Amino acid sequence: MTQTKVGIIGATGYAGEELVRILLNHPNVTLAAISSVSFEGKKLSEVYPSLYQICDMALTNEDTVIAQSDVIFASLPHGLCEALAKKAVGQGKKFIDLGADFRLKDEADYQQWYGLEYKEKELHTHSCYCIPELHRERLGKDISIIGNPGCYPTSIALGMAPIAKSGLADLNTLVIDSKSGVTGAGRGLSQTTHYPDCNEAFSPYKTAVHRHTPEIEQTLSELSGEPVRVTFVPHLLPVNRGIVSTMYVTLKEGASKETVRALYESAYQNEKFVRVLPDGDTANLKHVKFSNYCDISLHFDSRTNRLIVVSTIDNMVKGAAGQAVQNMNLLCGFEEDAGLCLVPPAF
Ligand SMILES: NC(=O)C1=CN([C@@H]2O[C@H](COP(=O)(O)OP(=O)(O)OC[C@H]3O[C@@H](n4cnc5c(N)ncnc54)[C@H](OP(=O)(O)O)[C@@H]3O)[C@@H](O)[C@H]2O)C=CC1
Ligand SMILES: CC(=O)N[C@@H](CCC(=O)OP(=O)(O)O)C(=O)O
Repeated sequence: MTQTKVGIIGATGYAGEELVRILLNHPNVTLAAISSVSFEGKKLSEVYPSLYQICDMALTNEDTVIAQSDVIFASLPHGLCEALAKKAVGQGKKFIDLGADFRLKDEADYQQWYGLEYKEKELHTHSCYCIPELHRERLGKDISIIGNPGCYPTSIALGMAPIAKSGLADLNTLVIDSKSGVTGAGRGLSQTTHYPDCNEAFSPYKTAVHRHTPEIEQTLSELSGEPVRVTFVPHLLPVNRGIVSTMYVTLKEGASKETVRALYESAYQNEKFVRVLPDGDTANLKHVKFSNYCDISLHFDSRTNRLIVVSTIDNMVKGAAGQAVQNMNLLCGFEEDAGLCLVPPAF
């Protein structure tokens, strides 16, 4: 079988390196080229010694990655991907952006939350925001660019989708309390991710002003068919990987514990990567680390008539590189789980 050539722009970042880890074991693809600005000419294994004798490929530049690959993953800071996607699509390639440049439908949201504009508006008509379990039918033949979802929004959308679609909860009462491991902040050094600052510390940040808010609201509004506004509070958790999102929403009349559980079980019964846990269990980030799974547990506060959903993912896998590979699999017609059968270690 012919192998599809894939390349990574920004392979030296955390999400880029995670893509390498997954793509090296993918049955349908060959890693053709990887790039970096700061480390161009060096081997990737010099930047990440865990890859010594596994991926000693030299880092090249963006244009070489585009020229040598059929599918290009870009894992870069926001604002750089429209220009790269234009070049890639112009050469007949497919482009998957792990950042936010193709996530938001409404340019006004991108302007407000990212302070940037869409310079290549036409490109957005060939792009698609895709959480595979919710949007895979969007990936028609006209789609050549994927806006890979953000890490927090992935955990939240999967955790809320069945109840949001059902109309059995008042989504405008939704409060989302999320915690992310420190790899979520990327490889660059900062005061908040400096070891003495984040170790043994725990605190919210960007309370109710995080840039993932419009992405979360976009998905929940589409699912429910009405405008949704949520309160979203992320926290920095002093672990390397993992996201726990705990979501609190008021149920409407007629939404019993049994009805809601049935909704979730039915929505995800054929979804390999979403596990609805049995009644009484609680989702834990330890059980999804290094894997593409999203675990969901359901809890009911009968005194306040609130549903509490806990959703956990590995921010680097289902929250970034794993979901990007799942999207490539759909775009290229591979088995959806190809390269993604990663069993989470028990400890
Ligand atoms: N970390 C996570 O959990 C998640 C990350 N993402 C997204 O993935 C993308 C990458 O994030 P992450 O890996 O965490 O970030 P990192 O900071 O770890 O890596 C950033 C990468 O971008 C490259 N880069 C930085 N500035 C430029 C520039 N001006 N031009 C070209 N390349 C540049 C760096 O390469 P070099 O310095 O070698 O040139 C590096 O490879 C972001 O869009 C992020 O939003 C999405 C979901 C989750
Ligand atoms: C812990 C931490 O800092 N997390 C990052 C979000 C993760 C991410 O990379 O999101 P994007 O893909 O939208 O950039 C943050 O809060 O900015």
